[in-house]
Amino acid sequence: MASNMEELYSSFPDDVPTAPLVTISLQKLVAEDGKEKERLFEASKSLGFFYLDMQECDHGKTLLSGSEEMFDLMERFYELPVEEKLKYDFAAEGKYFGYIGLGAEVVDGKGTREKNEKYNISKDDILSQSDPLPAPSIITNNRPALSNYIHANNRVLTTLFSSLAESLNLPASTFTSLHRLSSPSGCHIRFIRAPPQPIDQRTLTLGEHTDFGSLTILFNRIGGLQVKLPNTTDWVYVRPMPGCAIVNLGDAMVKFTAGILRSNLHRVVSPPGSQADMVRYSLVFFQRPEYDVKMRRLEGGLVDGVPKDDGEVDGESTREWLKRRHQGRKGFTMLMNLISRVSPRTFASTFLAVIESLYQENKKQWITSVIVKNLIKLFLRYLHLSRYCSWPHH
Ligand SMILES: O=C(O)CCC(=O)C(=O)O
Ligand SMILES: [Fe+2]
Repeated sequence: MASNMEELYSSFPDDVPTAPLVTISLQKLVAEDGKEKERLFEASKSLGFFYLDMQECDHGKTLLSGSEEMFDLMERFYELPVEEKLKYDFAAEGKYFGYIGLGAEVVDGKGTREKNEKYNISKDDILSQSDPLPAPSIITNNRPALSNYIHANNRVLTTLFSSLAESLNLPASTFTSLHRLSSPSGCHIRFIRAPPQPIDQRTLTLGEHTDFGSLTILFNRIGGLQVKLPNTTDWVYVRPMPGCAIVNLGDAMVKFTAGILRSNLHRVVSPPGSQADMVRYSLVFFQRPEYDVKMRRLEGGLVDGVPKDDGEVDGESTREWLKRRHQGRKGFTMLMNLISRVSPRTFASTFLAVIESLYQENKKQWITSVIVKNLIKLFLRYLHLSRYCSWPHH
C-alpha cells in the first residue's frame, strides 16, 4: 500500500465512537470455512454491516486493486469543470444514472442540501447491455477498467450470496440466480466526492437511509460514514480499514428473507477530527436484483419459519419497486424545494386557497374521496413498509 494511503487511514482519530463491525475473511469463505460462514450470517442478521477482509484471496486482491484504479479514475472525473460534469446530469429526463451535482438532493425534513457530488455508472451500460448514456471521455476511455471492476465485485458477491443462502438452508444458488450479470438490473458503480465544509456547517453530507438493493460494497479511506446502532439513538462512525471493504445489506435482502436479514440505517457526516479538512471520496458498488425479480419473500429454508402476516403483498417487480423508491425520494426533494422557497405561511395559505377554489367548483365529493383514499393508502403502505425497513431510502 502506498505510504500516503497508509497515512490517510491512520489519520482517523482514536477518540470518536466507532461501530463494532466484525471482520469477515473472504479467503475463509472461499475455503468453505463453516465458522466464518456462521459469523457472516450473524453479522447479516444483527447489524447488516461488516468489514470484508480482501487480503490473502485472489478474488479479494483483484477487487482491492480494482478499487484503487477506480479511486484514481474518480479523482480525475471530479477534476472536470462543473459545466462539463453537468452535461451528464440526466435527472431532468427522469434518468437515475449520470451526474448529480452538489446540493441537488435534500438530507432531512428541514430542506438541508446534500453536500456531495455523485456519479452513477450503470452496469448494463458498461457491459453493453443497454444503450450507452453520453459520458465524458475520461469515462468512455476507461470502460474496460469499469467492466473489470463490475466483474470483480460480482465474483466476491457470489461468494457472499452463496454463503448466506446456505446459512438460510436454501440452495446455494438462490441469490446468485436472482443477480445474473447478463440480465438487466439497476446494479451500478457510484463515485462520491464531498468537499470539506466550513466549521459551522460540518453536519450531514448524505441523509440517513437504508440501501434499496441487495448488497453494497463500499470503499472508504477517510471517515464520515456513520451507522445507527440497533435499538439505540446512537450514530457512530465506521472506521475505514486498509485491505477491507465495508459491506452492507439492502432492503431487498430483508424482503427476500421476510426480515431475517437486516438492512441498517446509515448516513454520511463530515469526516471526524483533522480529516474534516480533507476532500472525501467514496466508491460504492450497488448490487440490485434483476429488474424482473419479484420483491417478495423466498420460499423454503428458514424463511418458511417466519410467520406470514396479512399485510404481505404478492410483490411488485424490482423495476417497479426501484421506480417507486426513486420517485419517493424525488418527490421528497421537490416538496422540500418548494417549501424552502416560500414561507410556511405562504405555503399554507396557497394550499388552503387551492382547496377552497376546488370546493367552490363543486369538487367537494371528489376532494373528500381523494383525501380519504390517499390517507388509507398511506396508512396501509406505512403498516407494510414499517415492518421491513425505514425511510427514506437510497
Ligand atoms: O459514502 C459512503 O460512505 C456511503 C454512501 C452511501 O451510503 C450511499 O451512497 O448509499
Ligand atoms: Fe447507502
